[in-house]
Amino acid sequence: MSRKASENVEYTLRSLSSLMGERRRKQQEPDAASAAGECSLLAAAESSTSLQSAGAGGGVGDLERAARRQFQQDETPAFVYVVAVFSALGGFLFGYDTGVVSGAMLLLKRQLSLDALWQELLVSSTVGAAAVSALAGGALNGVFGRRAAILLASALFTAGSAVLAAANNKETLLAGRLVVGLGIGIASMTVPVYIAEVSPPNLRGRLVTINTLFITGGQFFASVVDGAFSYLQKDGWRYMLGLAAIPAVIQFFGFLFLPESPRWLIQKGQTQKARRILSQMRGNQTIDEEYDSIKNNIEEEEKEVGSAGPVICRMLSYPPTRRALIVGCGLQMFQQLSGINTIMYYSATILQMSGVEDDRLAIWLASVTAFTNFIFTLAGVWLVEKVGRRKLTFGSLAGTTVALIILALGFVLSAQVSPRITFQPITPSGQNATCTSYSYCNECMLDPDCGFCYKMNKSTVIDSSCVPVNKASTNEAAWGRCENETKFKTEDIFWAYNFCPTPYSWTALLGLILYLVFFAPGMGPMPWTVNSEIYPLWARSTGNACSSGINWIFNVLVSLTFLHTAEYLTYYGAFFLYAGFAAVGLLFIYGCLPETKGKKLEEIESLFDNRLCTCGTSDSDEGRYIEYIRVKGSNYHLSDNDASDVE
Ligand SMILES: O[C@H]1[C@H](O)[C@@H](O)[C@H](O)[C@@H](O)[C@H]1O
Repeated sequence: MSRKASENVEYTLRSLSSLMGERRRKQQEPDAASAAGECSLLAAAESSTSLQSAGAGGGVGDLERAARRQFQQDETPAFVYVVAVFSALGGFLFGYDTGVVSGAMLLLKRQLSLDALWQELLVSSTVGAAAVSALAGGALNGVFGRRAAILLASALFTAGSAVLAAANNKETLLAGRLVVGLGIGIASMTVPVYIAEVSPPNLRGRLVTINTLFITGGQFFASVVDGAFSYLQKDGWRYMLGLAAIPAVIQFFGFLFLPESPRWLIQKGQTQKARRILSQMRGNQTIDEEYDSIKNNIEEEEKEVGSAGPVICRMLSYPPTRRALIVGCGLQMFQQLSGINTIMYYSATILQMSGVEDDRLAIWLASVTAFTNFIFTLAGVWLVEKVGRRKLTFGSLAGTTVALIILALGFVLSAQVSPRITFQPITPSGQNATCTSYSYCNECMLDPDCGFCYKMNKSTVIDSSCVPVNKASTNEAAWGRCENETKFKTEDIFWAYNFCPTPYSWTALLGLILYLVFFAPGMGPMPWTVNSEIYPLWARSTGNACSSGINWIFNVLVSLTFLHTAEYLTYYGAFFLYAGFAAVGLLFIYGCLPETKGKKLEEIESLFDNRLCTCGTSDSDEGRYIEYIRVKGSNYHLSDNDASDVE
């Protein structure tokens, strides 16, 4: 059946107002309803006859009910899930490669005698490279498509992991970490866009959020691998860093067989191929309406915004995309400013403060932290289509702010009861005497060069001193009673690096757990999910490149400055600062983040027609929606090609 013929048996029911092309009209006659946002339901049914008879016999109500029943029976083909999972392997590699390095570094620094500068270089080079390639990934996506970008990212992951596993010196390691970073940046901006573009609107939030689930899954898996290989003192790091090649190769070969995004293909004029892929992705559901809407949208956009000049300039001079860009970049910035990566990175320290003295146990417990992040991201996958993006992000950040305050208070209490230094050993000649000049443990703990050496009498700290840390291993002191780890442990002497023994450490532990419980379902995934849907097609790659770049830039800034911030402001000062940022983020989300749940990508642009920061003042979306039920006689089949589709 040709497309035109199928339109004859098409029944379209629109209630409240029409959907497509509506945005344009609204601009001329702005109305309050548009500010509140609209929610659409597109229902497609296989058989028109049953519906027509329902319509004839029972009126619109029956027809609606029949269409809805039919719609609910329509199944999303498994293919969409396969595509989403294969793409999300990019998220897994992002999480794995950023997470695994802390454990690998413990072994590497000993084996290759790395000084602090090289350690920092190896950790932050990846994040820096990710920032650069995320920004450059916009052009790559626009010109070569999403599939090519994902293939490139998995090739980079594979090559980088192989170089890291085989490295024999620090320079090669640096090269490997840079290559992996380039892969992370491209994957981080492309995967959410690709998943959003192939998903049906009712599942889009959930499928894109799966990518963040895979990021946190990768971080958790990395922490387990770190724990397991930490027993293999020689070359354990090769396995830790090289293992990433396995999912990277799987993704590369998988994507050789997976399709390009139909939206990108339509934009490039490859309409036949786009229809075929869209049809494959939607199974027994009609694709004509979706196809037409994407195509009309591209044409309208081109008329309105033009296609001359760099995309970023067009985005900035066109108010809806400028506003979307501010919202997208703001969300990514606040995600990082609320301190997630310092929490992840320093969780072992926080756990040690809570009384876990054994280093290895702390590493294993850090994987419990990563697991909490992972499990609660799963809650986000479930919640995103239930409560929507706006409420989920707002609630999550509100809880995160409270958790940060509790965490900071934990450090305040610990500092207040910080043990006094009672024993001042004589500094050997030629050694730095700064550590021995401190009077309290909390001063000692904030100096990265010093550690606290003490004994316990029941629950009281006695005979305590502050001495320089051994640069090669933070598990022991450079000299004195705590110099030899194996020896001092048999003598009931304790060594605390970066923490102080305190009875209030449970408050910090409570704060840490609450932080992850609140952060993971909302603030973790939503910045990625929302960014994948708020830009029109012509601006999508560039918008996501900018916002992902912002995410990586703030990631580097926050994690690199944490220790210095703690030195100047103390630990609790640093966490109060993050709580302050999070509170500003709350105002931003309340004012500026519209609800995108259930909308087609082509409708979302209209949410940014109004002045920025009016979301909180407009009516709630709840209970107001446009329902658009379309019933077709048949789906598009490959044989349906008609000449009008050939361009
Ligand atoms: O969304 C992710 C996730 O929350 C990760 O746990 C975090 O390490 C990343 O920086 C963030 O972008």
